[in-house]
Amino acid sequence: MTANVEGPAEAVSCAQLSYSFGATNAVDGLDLSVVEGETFGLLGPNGAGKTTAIRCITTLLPVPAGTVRVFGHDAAGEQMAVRRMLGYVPQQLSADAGLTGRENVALFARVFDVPRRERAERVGQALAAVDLEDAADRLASTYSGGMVRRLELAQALVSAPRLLILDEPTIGLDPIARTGVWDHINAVRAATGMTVLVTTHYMDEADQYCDRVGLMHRGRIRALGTPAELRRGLGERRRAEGTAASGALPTLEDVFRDVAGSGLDDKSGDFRDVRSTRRTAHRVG
Ligand SMILES: Nc1ncnc2c1ncn2[C@@H]1O[C@H](COP(=O)(O)OP(=O)(O)OP(=O)(O)O)[C@@H](O)[C@H]1O
Repeated sequence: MTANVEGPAEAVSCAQLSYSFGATNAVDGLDLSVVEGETFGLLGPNGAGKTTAIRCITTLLPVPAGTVRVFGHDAAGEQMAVRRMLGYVPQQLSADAGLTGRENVALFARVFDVPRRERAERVGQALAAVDLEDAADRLASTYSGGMVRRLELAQALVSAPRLLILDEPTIGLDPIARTGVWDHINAVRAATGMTVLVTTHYMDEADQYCDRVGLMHRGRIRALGTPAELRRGLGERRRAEGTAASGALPTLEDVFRDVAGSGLDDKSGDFRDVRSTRRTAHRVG
C-alpha cells in the first residue's frame, strides 16, 4: 500500500479487475480510482459491467482476478473491514414493504452493528436526513416510489458510511423525486465528507451532480474525466475532424454515444426499458 501523506485518500481502487459469467467477460481488466470526498459516476450502456464491478467492490461478488481496495482494505482478504466502510443501495428493492420506515432503518442499524444505545437516535437522524420523519411510522407499502428510494438511502446512511454506493438511485422516478434524492445525498455529503460512487443512465444527472465520471464499455473504462472535460474533449476532436455541428457544444450524452458507439443500438436497450418500468411499477405498487 502506498503512503498517501498529502491530498485525499483513494476511496476505491480497482486494478485489472476481471469477472466472468461463464463465457461472458462482464468486467474485463477494469482500472478505477475514486478519490475520497468526490461523487464519481460510473456510466455505460446496458451490460457494460457496472453492476458487476460494484458488486465486487461491495464484496457481494468475489474478486477472481485483479485487486479491489476500499480505503486501502482488500476486498478479497478483508471483507468485513470493507463492508464496515460502505453503505450500498442496490438496484433491486431493499426495503421491506411489511415494515414501517423506522423498522426498516432499525433493521439495517442492527445488521451494521450500530451500538444498541445509539440505535434509536441514529435511526431518527437517518430518517431526518432524507426527510421521512413524518412518514417514519407508516408501512413502507404506503410510500411513493421517491419515498421508497429515500428510505433505502436512510438504510444505507444509518451506519454513517465513508463510502456510499448507489446503483441507479433515481431510476423510474419523476424529475422532482429525482432532484429530492440528489438533494439529500448532497446534504449528507456536505455534512460528512462522504464519498459517493453512483451508476446512472441519466446523463443530465451525471453532468450536474458528479465531480468525475468514468464511461464504461465492455468491461472497462473507456473515457474518464470531469463532465466538462469530456464534453470539451469531444468538441475539440470534432472541430479538428471538421465534424462539429455548428454552434452546438457536445453534451455528455454525445460523449456517451461516441464512446459506446453501436453498442447503444442493440437490443439490450429495449429490454432495459422494459425491466426498468417493471421495477418501478413493482416498487410503487
Ligand atoms: N448473474 C448473471 N449471470 C450471467 N450473466 C450475467 C449475470 N449478471 C450479469 N451478467 C452479464 O454480465 C454483463 C455485465 O452485466 P452488468 O449487469 O454488470 O452490466 P451493467 O453495466 O450494470 O448493465 P445495466 O446498465 O443494464 O444494469 C452482461 O453481459 C450481463 O448479461
